[in-house]
Amino acid sequence: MIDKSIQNNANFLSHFIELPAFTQLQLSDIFSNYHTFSQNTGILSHCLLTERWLINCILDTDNNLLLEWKFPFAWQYGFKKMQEDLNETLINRLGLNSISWRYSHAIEAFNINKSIKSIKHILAVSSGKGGVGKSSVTVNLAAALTKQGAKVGVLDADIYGPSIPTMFGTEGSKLTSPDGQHMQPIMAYNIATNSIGYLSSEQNAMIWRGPMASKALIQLLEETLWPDLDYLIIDMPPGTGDIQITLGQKIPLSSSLIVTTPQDIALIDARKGIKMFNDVNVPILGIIENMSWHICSNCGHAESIFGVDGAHKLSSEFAVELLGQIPLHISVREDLDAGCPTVIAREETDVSVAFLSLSEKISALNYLKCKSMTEKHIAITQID
Ligand SMILES: Nc1ncnc2c1ncn2[C@@H]1O[C@H](COP(=O)(O)OP(=O)(O)OP(=O)(O)O)[C@@H](O)[C@H]1O
Repeated sequence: MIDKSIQNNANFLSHFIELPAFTQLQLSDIFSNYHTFSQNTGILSHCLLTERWLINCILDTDNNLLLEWKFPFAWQYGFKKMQEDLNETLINRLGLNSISWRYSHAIEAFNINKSIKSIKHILAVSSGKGGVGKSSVTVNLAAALTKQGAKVGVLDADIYGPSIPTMFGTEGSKLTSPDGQHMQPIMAYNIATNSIGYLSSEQNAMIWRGPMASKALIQLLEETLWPDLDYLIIDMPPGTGDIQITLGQKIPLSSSLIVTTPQDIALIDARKGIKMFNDVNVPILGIIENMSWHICSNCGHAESIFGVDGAHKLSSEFAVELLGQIPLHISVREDLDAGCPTVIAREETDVSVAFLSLSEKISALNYLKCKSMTEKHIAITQID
């Protein structure tokens, strides 16, 4: 049965490619039913053809098909998975000889801030409670987005314990200033970083409170000479106080991501964080559950030591997306202590795959959310 949306996709395809009608329908059917976010809504599958990310689709006389895509977000890893998942099905169902898959992206910016024009999207990583793995998620997510082909920066705004320099192996680096006013970021694994930890000792940072801390953090953001970045990820101070509210309101965030563990005590604080961001209209993209299960480094056995389904429940309670679940594994801690995120240090492991899937989902959903907010804003402005 070919439903109406598939028919629409096929009509769309027929505008710019010369393919037999049957082939067009088959293509539409396969892509429309491909649930890229399998355990969730499969939201991206609806857009694969309708959003015009497929820019070229050519069948030659020897039955070789070219599929050329251009995405407005970083999706190299998701694309590779889609290719692996669908290549054989397409060849068999369409009777093809071969398929050439071509990927490119041009990451779209929506909310350009005048003072930091070089940054397309600012993503804040927050947690209601300290110690849930916010900084560990930040650095591994940054590394994963870099692997998707994006240009990434990290701002360590965690005044209570700036750990990004240790995790990126840049501890002891000193910031330089070419003009006596701005700071040159410190590069680590092709990621531009700045941290309160490069500026002052941990003891000094700890005494910053309230307005003084928010002001210093905004200065750190605005006075760093960020290179052109697709994503700047901010490791926010943990908690749900004035500093977090001020930062959430003053920084032009594309999305905020809330890290929690499945433990009740962490979920209670994550709940507070979601409410706080909702109250002050900070856009929440979703929740990341860290330490979802423990993987034994000896036998590989997985055990849910902090409980199960916590983040799933939170996600349905607040209708926010569960963006991903990251296992608790000794390699995460060891690699960060050694200054090299697991995504870079051990590419093919379960932990790396979990972070790559997380980054793929974040980049796509961030794009879709920013686009829908921009469209709503334009519609409201037109009514006014
Ligand atoms: N998935 C994981 N597997 C193993 N160890 C982890 C994992 N996530 C975090 N850790 C370890 O837990 C400790 C706390 O993590 P991290 O510093 O990232 O938390 P945080 O939420 O940023 O803390 P704070 O709020 O104090 O800044 C670190 O030693 C880190 O290496």
